[in-house]
Amino acid sequence: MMIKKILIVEDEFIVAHDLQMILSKAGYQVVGIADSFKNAQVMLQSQPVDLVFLDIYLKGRLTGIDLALELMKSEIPFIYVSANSNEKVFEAAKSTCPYGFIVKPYREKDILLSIDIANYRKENSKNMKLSSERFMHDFIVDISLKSLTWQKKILSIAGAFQPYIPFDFIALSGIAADGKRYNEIGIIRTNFDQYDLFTADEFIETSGLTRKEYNRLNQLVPETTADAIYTGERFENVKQLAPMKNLMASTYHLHSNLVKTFHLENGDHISFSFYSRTPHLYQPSHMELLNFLSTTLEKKLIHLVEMKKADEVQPKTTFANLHPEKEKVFANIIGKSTLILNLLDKIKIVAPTDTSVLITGESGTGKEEVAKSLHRLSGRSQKPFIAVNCAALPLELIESILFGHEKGAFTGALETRIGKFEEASGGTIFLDEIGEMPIDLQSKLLRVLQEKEIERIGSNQPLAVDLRIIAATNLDLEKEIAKGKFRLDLFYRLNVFPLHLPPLAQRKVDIPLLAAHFVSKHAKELGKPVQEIPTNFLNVLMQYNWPGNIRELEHTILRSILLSKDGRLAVEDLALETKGEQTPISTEIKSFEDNERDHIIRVLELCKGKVAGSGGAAELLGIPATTLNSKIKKLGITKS
Ligand SMILES: Nc1ncnc2c1ncn2[C@@H]1O[C@H](COP(=O)(O)OP(=O)(O)OP(=O)(O)O)[C@@H](O)[C@H]1O
Repeated sequence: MMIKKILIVEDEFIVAHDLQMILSKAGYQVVGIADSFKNAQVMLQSQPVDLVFLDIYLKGRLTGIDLALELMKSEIPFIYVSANSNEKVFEAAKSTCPYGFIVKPYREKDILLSIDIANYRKENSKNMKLSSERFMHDFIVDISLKSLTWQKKILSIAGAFQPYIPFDFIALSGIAADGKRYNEIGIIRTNFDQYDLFTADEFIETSGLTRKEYNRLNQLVPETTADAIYTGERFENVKQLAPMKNLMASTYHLHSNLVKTFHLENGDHISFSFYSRTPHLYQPSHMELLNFLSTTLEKKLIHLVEMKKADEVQPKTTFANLHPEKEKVFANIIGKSTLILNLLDKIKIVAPTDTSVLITGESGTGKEEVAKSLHRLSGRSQKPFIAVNCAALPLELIESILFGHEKGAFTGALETRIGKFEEASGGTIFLDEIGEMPIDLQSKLLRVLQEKEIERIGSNQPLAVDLRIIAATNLDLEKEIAKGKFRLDLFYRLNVFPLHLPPLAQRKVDIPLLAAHFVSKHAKELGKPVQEIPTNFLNVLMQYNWPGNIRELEHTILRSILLSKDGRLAVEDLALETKGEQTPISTEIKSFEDNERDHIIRVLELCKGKVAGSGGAAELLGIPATTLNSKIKKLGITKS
């Protein structure tokens, strides 16, 4: 549905009326002007609103950002219209995912353009919602037909939910028709598409409780099973009421929770309690997806319950690689740091849609690899993937290379040439270094995005093209806009689904995996077998700052293999300046638990998985092997 009814929330009378005039003249219906959070709330309750123009500073204590949080919950799109504010306020506003941001003084066309973009984004999120519903429905039906154990089935379903309803932990509980409670089950994420399933007994061991204490807590007040979302203060409150929730939250450092109960035909009730370490994560859209799937899930869960009843043996703890075929799609993206897993989840969501994606990140962080994965996971995978580096093309040729030209269009155009856009027809075009695209070409690119048509140079015949555009940049485009080098409208159009690649220095936990990957890749290619990566070699790699990111790591390893003698990698060949260099303080904010997990994994990797005994990880860490084992279990570390 297109945007029609607009609410203006603005405390400056003149600005509000100016906005109202612009909108009314363009045919939109302004349903009201509110000058405070409270007034806006009243107006929002009394009528449907498709879009809100929102000032940040309003009358009263509460700001536009507070209202934005409410609008997010009700899924009403909003665009900030604000004077240049300080960076902190700007960052807070950005975190509320606005549909646009207009800085005062604005021009009429900025306002109208922002509505066009909002329409596009609205349409896009509707398509995304439909595709997630379709995918999850088909997945649940498919998995129920496969001959797998109930544990594998439930883990597969949980894994499939991850991109749409992100979670770090799921507690599954059930009450049978006769009032008897099922044995609880927990599911925890340990890697991309890798989850551990454990029983109450195993949870008791991890949490350090006795069985008696656990039963007492469980009896006291059962886990709240009414459908609900608990974030922020609500989560803190419910933890006081439900001791089980409190225990889970403290054991796994969880900060938000969504509960959905399914009512089976046989009278049983099964609750899925999704938990996340990210505060304020769960939104009504997550619940909507579960509501949409409830009929399908209720039918399929009956079979799972029956399978489980027939097999009351202890479930096996780990199921790795639930979807090996999907793993293959990401085989080019090595890493299992939280930052990378979150990125892969996002790729999985956006890949099957036709949405344009803007990939940002420093040079050599893997932007092109991400673009290739997006293509491979899309319906266009059998069609071309054309990569164009906008910075590498000569200025005078860039237009003709992209759009093609007719014979005789300019001196030297001896014959008709099709451009990259036509070449990519049916598939994906990857525009690398988009920030370097000349400004006059940017408007032509906007036309490709909006109208899906191009014109060859020398022709005035528009040609329809069916392609997906993925762009990447290592520049800060917002700064380029301020300098007048990048078009704001193109930025908003491209930035519908941003993906950010962290620099390698922020995910050093991935270095051992990446190093192993590049050693095996290049040793084979060069025909120079390498026996192992020595610990001191890995240590130097871990200490270095990696300004050139993964590309630099790959080249460093390649050079070391070339210089290696008798299959031995030597620190001396690394030639990396780590002396006196401080390991940079990672800007990735990690929980204590994540840090502990990363540290243990690193030590285990150094000890080749050996836990106890001389040279084992426990010795290196200076703790008893039993303590380390229980930490490994608690933190969900698996051998892989
Ligand atoms: N996560 C990863 N796992 C394995 N290899 C990777 C990963 N990320 C990047 N690489 C490799 O590192 C090199 C650089 O990656 P890529 O070209 O995708 O970076 P980029 O961000 O597009 O760089 P630029 O901005 O300079 O174009 C490539 O050889 C790529 O295969």
